[in-house]
Amino acid sequence: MATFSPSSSSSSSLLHQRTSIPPKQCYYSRKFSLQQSTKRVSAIHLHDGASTKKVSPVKADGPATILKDGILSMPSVTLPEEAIDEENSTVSITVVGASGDLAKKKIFPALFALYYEGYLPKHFTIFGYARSKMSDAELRTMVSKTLTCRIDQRENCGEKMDRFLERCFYHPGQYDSQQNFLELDKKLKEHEDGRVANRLFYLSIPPNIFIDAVKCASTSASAANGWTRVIVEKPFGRDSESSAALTRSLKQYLDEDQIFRIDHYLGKELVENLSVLRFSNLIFEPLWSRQYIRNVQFIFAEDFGTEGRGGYFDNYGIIRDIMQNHLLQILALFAMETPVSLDAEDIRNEKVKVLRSMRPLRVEDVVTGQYKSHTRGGVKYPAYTDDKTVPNDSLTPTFAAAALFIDNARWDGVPFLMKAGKALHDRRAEIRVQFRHVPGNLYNKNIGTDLDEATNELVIRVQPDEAIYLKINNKVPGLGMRLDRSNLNLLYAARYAKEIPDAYERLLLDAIEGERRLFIRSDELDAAWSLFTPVLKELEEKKVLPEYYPYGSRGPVGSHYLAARYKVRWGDVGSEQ
Ligand SMILES: NC(=O)C1=CN([C@@H]2O[C@H](COP(=O)(O)OP(=O)(O)OC[C@H]3O[C@@H](n4cnc5c(N)ncnc54)[C@H](OP(=O)(O)O)[C@@H]3O)[C@@H](O)[C@H]2O)C=CC1
Ligand SMILES: O=C1O[C@H](COP(=O)(O)O)[C@@H](O)[C@H](O)[C@H]1O
Repeated sequence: MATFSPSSSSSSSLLHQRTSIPPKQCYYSRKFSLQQSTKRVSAIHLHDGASTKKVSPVKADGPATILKDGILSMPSVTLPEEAIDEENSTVSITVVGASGDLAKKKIFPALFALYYEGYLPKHFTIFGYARSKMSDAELRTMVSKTLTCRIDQRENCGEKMDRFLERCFYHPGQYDSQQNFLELDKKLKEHEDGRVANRLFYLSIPPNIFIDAVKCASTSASAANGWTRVIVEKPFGRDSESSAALTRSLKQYLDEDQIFRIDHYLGKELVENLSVLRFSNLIFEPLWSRQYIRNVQFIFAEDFGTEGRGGYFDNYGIIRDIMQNHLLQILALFAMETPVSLDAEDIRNEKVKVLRSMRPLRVEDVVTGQYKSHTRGGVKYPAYTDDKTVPNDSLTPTFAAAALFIDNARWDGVPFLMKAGKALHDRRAEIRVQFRHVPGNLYNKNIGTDLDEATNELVIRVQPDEAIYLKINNKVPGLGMRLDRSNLNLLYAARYAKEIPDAYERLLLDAIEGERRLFIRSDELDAAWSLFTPVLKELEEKKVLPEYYPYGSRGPVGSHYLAARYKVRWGDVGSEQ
C-alpha cells in the first residue's frame, strides 16, 4: 500500500504533494470540485502526463476540509498498490458486435474522444469482435469513417486518430463459440505483453445473444490476473420475469460487481447535474417535496420515427424503450432521499428505495399512441407500420403518456407525469417541475385569470441546447403594475465554452475506472420492472388500440386528458416553453 498524506496545502500545490508516489505521477482530478464540495476523499486521480487513472483510497483517515483562503486540508489516505503501477497494467476493451450500429455510432467515437482527451490508460488495446469477416485494416477504415464525433474538428485530430487506430484490432468470431473466444484471448494476451491485464467487454449485440457471449467471454477470455467487467446494453428483458431470468443467467458467469448495465441517459451532463443542483443549492432542496411542488414532468420527444430499428422496436415499444429505463432512472434520481454519500452503493440504495415506494402503473393512467403517415410540404412521412420489419397490424405504441405516484412522505399525492414519443414535432428531453401557487399572493389581480400559468416552473433541458431555467413572475418595466413571466436562464452554450461530452464517454470511462454510480444494479432493475410489467401485460393481453397521431404532430390528444385528470398542464405545450 502507498500512503498519501498531504495536509494544509492549497489545491494547486496539492496536485503535486505526495509521499510515496513515484515521481512521474502527480495528482489530477477530473472530479476535484466534487470531492471538495462533499468534503470526503472518495477518489483520487493519478495522471502521468499521458493518461489518467482514478483510484479509490483503501482508507481515508478523515474528511477533507476547506480552510481559509481556499486552503484544503486533506486526510491521510492509503492507496491500493495497483494505483501506482500503471506502467505494469493494461486495459483491453472488446466491443462485441463491433460491426453494428451502436458500435459505429457511439462506442468507437466515445473511445476515441477519451483517447484524444488523455483519459484512457497508458497501455490499452481495443478489439472489435463480430461474425462479419473483417481485417484489422478494414475495422480501422470502418471506425475512421464513423469518428464523426465532437472531436473531429479539433487540433491534431488526424494525427491522434492515426495513433488511436493503431491500437484497434479485429477478431471475427461467433458469439457462442468458446473456440473463437479462446482465439481472442490469445490475441489479447499478445497485446497485454505480460502486464496485469484488465478486460472490459462491451456487449453491443441483440439481447438474444447476450448470454452466449457472456458465457464464452467469461469462460474463455476472462482476465487471468486483473479485473474483468462486462457492459450490458438494454433491453434488460421485456418484463419482470425475463429480466430476472437474464440476471440469473448473467450471474452464472459474472458477479454483480462485474456487470455494468448501461442506461446512457444517466451519462448525460444534465442528468449528472441533477443531484448537484438539488443537493448543493440551498434554494432547491427545501422546496423539493409535496409542500411546494405541484407536479413533475419527464418529457422525451424525437422528431423521427423508428426508421431502421423497427424490427427491434416492435418487440418492445416506447414504454420499454424509453419510459421504464431512461425516464424512470431520471425520476429516481430526482425524487430519491439524500444519499449517505456519493458512493455508488449509497446512491443506488436511495434509488431503489424510491422506486419501491412507487405505485405500479395502472392501465387507466396510461395513454398510448402510434404514428400514422402524414404529408407536409409535399413530403410524405411514413406510418410506423410502413416499416417493412413491422407487421401491418402492429399495435406497438410509439407514444405513451403516464401518471405515476410515489407513496412516501415527501411525494404523497404529487403526480409524476411521463411522456415519450417518436415521430413528434420536435426533439427534446427535459424535466419540468411545476411549483404550487403563492398563498395569498398580493399580485394575483396583476397576473390575470390563469393562475396556473403564473406559478414558478423549473426546467432542466437535458437536450438539445442544454439549459436550466426558472420561470418567475416579474414586473414589466414601466409606470404601471403589470407582471409577466420571465426566465432566469442558464444556457450551457452561453455559460460554458467547453463542449459537453457524449454520455457514452462518461459511462465508458466510469466502467474502466470501476465507478458504478451511473450503472443499474439488479435490484433497481427489478423494482423498475415491477412498476411497468402489470400494465404492459394488460395492454398487450387486451390488445388496447393506440391512438393514431400524424407523423410530426404533438402526439395523441389523450395525453392532455390524462394530465387534466390530475389538474396538470404539460409544460412543453403553449407559446412560452
Ligand atoms: N443502435 C442504437 O442506437 C442503440 C442500441 N442499443 C442496444 O445496443 C445493442 C446493439 O445495438 P445495435 O448496434 O443497434 O444492434 P445491431 O442490430 O446493429 O447488431 C449489432 C451486431 O450484432 C450482430 N447481430 C445482429 N443480429 C444478430 C443476430 N440475430 N444473431 C447474431 N448476431 C447478430 C451483427 O454483427 P455480425 O453479423 O457481424 O456478427 C451486428 O452488426 C442492442 O442490445 C440494442 O438494443 C441501445 C441503445 C441505442
Ligand atoms: O435508448 C434509446 O435511446 C435513443 C435516444 O437516445 P438519445 O441519446 O439520442 O436521446 C432512442 O432513439 C432509442 O429508441 C432508444 O433505444
